[in-house]
Amino acid sequence: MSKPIIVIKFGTASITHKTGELNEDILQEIARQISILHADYQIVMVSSGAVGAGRGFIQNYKGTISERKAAAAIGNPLLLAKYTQYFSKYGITVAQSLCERHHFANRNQFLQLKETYQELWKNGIIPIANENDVVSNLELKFSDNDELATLIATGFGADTLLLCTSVGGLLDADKNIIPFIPKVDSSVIGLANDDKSSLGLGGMISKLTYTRMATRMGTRVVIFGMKPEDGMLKAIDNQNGTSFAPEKVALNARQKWLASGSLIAGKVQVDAGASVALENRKSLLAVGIKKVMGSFEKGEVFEILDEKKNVIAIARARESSEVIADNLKTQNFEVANADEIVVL
Ligand SMILES: Nc1ncnc2c1ncn2[C@@H]1O[C@H](COP(=O)(O)OP(=O)(O)O)[C@@H](O)[C@H]1O
Ligand SMILES: N[C@@H](CCC(=O)OP(=O)(O)O)C(=O)O
Repeated sequence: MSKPIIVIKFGTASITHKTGELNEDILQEIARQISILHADYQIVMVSSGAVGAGRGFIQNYKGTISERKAAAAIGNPLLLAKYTQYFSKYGITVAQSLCERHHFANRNQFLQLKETYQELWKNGIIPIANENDVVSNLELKFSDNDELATLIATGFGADTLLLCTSVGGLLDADKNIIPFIPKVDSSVIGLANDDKSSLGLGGMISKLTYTRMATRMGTRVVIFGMKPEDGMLKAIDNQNGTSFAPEKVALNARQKWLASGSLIAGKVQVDAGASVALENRKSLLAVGIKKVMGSFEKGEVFEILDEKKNVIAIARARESSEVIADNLKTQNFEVANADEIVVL
């Protein structure tokens, strides 16, 4: 049996000093602890820090988008060189994987990423992913690397997603780390405010949003800090940070990808009868649709909203939004097949 997959994400605040320079002590610790986990898991690292590592080379850096892209272009090789250096102490080679959001939206391309990672794992190599900031445009980018890490974890069916944070875990109102959360609901998300580190993009709200997605797709999540000794090794044993229980799901890999990695091109609102049919895992028929919103092509993915406008499912369209809108009164007109609908 192949080893379980774990995805471990390090944000900017976790691996840089306040000034933005890389914190080499932490990088060495990351390499040491991951070298121990390497024996038992297939690992994907996701590391931010390129902008922080490169921004010192940009004159009068103010953090504009083009400056961030340029800083990432400079910082990425510096970051990788450090990881290469520290992992080599343990005889481990690392590989760079710069990803763009649209690679995840196209299932064939996503499967190619998986194939590449499998080839690397076969050779004992650890891929280190980061967003390809140099070309990512505002409309179509990952919201941050918490999202990138989550899409890799859910799309690969990872056992565990470890999200490293500078604050050690999810804190309660008294600033104590909450050790275990059985389910991420709105009261849990409400614990986080929108504070984030000066160079990062994510913060705790983003971590919790993606934690909810990952746990819904059956992946356990641990938000942890590197400050305690062996912090990562303890986190994987639920002994450090905040652990979030995975939900039991009966989704295949394709459906998990549909619900997380695909890009949502439009929406349809359905009536109460159609909502019930979807809950009972039936296909979506045009007669149950009240309204088609936005425009999508055949094969693209859309959200299904109930009468109260709550998102209740994600589906792949059998017809374009235009054709669907023209057939709302046609009997037995299938808009999405049950196999390609994920009820949330
Ligand atoms: N309830 C909370 N528990 C923990 N952190 C929180 C909470 N609410 C807001 N935060 C903020 O979220 C941020 C955690 O993310 P951090 O590790 O800094 O970012 P990144 O990994 O994205 O670089 C911190 O700035 C922290 O103050
Ligand atoms: N791609 C950017 C990081 C963007 C990002 O998501 O940052 P963070 O919120 O610190 O994980 C970089 O390498 O600096």
